[in-house]
Amino acid sequence: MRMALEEWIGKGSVGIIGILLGAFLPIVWCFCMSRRIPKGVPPGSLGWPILGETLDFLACRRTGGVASFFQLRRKKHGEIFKTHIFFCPTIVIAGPEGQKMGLSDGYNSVEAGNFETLKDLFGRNSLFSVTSEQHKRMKRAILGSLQGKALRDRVQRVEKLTLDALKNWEGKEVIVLKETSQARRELLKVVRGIIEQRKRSGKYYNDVLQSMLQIQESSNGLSEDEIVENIILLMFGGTDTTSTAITRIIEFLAENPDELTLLQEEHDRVGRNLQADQPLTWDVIKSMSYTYKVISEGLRLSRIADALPRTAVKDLHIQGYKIPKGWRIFVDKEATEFNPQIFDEPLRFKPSRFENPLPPLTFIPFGGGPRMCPGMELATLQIAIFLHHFVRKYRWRVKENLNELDFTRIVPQPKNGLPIFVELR
Ligand code: HEM
Repeated sequence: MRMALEEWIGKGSVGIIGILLGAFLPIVWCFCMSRRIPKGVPPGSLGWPILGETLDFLACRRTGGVASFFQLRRKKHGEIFKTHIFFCPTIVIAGPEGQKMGLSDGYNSVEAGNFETLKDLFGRNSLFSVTSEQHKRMKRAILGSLQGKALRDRVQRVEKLTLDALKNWEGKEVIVLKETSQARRELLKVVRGIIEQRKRSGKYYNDVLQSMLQIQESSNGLSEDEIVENIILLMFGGTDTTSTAITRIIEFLAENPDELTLLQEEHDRVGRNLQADQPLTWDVIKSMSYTYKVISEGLRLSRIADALPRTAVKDLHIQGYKIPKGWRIFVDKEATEFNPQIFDEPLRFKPSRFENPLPPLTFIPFGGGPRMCPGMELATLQIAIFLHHFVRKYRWRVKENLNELDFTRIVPQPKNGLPIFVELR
């Protein structure tokens, strides 16, 4: 047979055809496997062979972000639909039921989103990349120093850093986003120095690094790599998110003077009850009820994380549809947080909407379930302390607000960084 073939097309060509088939068949096989659509999956399109709808998805990052890609398909197919992005069949789910299924059932139904490039970026030994028991153990170590007493003990340090940063804003034009990110970067340099110094001195400190180092010493400990990669992840996770939230809240307050007045009244009241230069305490911060509504509404409108990725670890079912094991899931958070039936006039900055409790699982700015943001309390505390000093002492004018977000970044941010001019009030 081979002889006959060689005679028919020439000797060398058979080898070349063999190589081509060898290279091509696995691709065809992968393609066929990825296109085998199991029965009962939601409507939607898997797009082009191999690429799926990845190019459309990437193109949307230049315009309206992930949310605009989802919006278009939601209009066509409904709240739950299938697509194919980054070489993986994907189901997009939304609404309280979707958020419950995608986020809250421990590690039994869903796991992390499984993006290889992001794992490389954040570190394969970091909380972002690890799963189930390893994730649980690491998260416990990290949460121990970002919540509760450990956080309460750090209120004054956060306040001092905020006041030092704000001193540099007086009488100047500042690009809010740059300044808020810069403050965090300065903090990172300090942290790096602390690691070195701590290793040498052996002294005890009440912070994340210490709790990680302690867990490292215990039998169930974190390895050196895990500690380093998690510190980097926390730095990354806490930088653009908090600075973007503060920047956007300043923008929303500038556009809504009535809301700003209400916020200033609250902080003037709080300030009158404190002696001059008396530091804020945990209880005082927790009493700033309007501030927390402003923060919630700011986070809702900021769109810091429009969609949360997960992977189905078993076949799942939602609203009569099947999500097959191994398929990726995107919890479309934006669809719920901008749903006019849940948030009337969803594009308006309206902190008062948080006066009454919302239906469960309709507002999850920090995600949910085992992968919920461990920096939630720290971030809220930082923003509250910042707002207290900022709105109480200063007035500001936004120089030019293009109101446009740069969706090419992991956290969408104002394109111009929000330049403002700051003066004493
Ligand atoms: C306004 C500020 C912040 C917002 C809106 C925010 C939001 C989020 C969201 C939505 C997630 C994904 C949750 C999920 O998939 O269910 C997340 C995860 C995470 N965030 Fe934040 N975050 C903020 C601040 C911070 C800070 C200050 C830190 C660190 C100190 C931090 C560290 C992390 C880490 C490490 C994860 C991954 C958690 C895991 O995989 O278990 N974040 N954040």
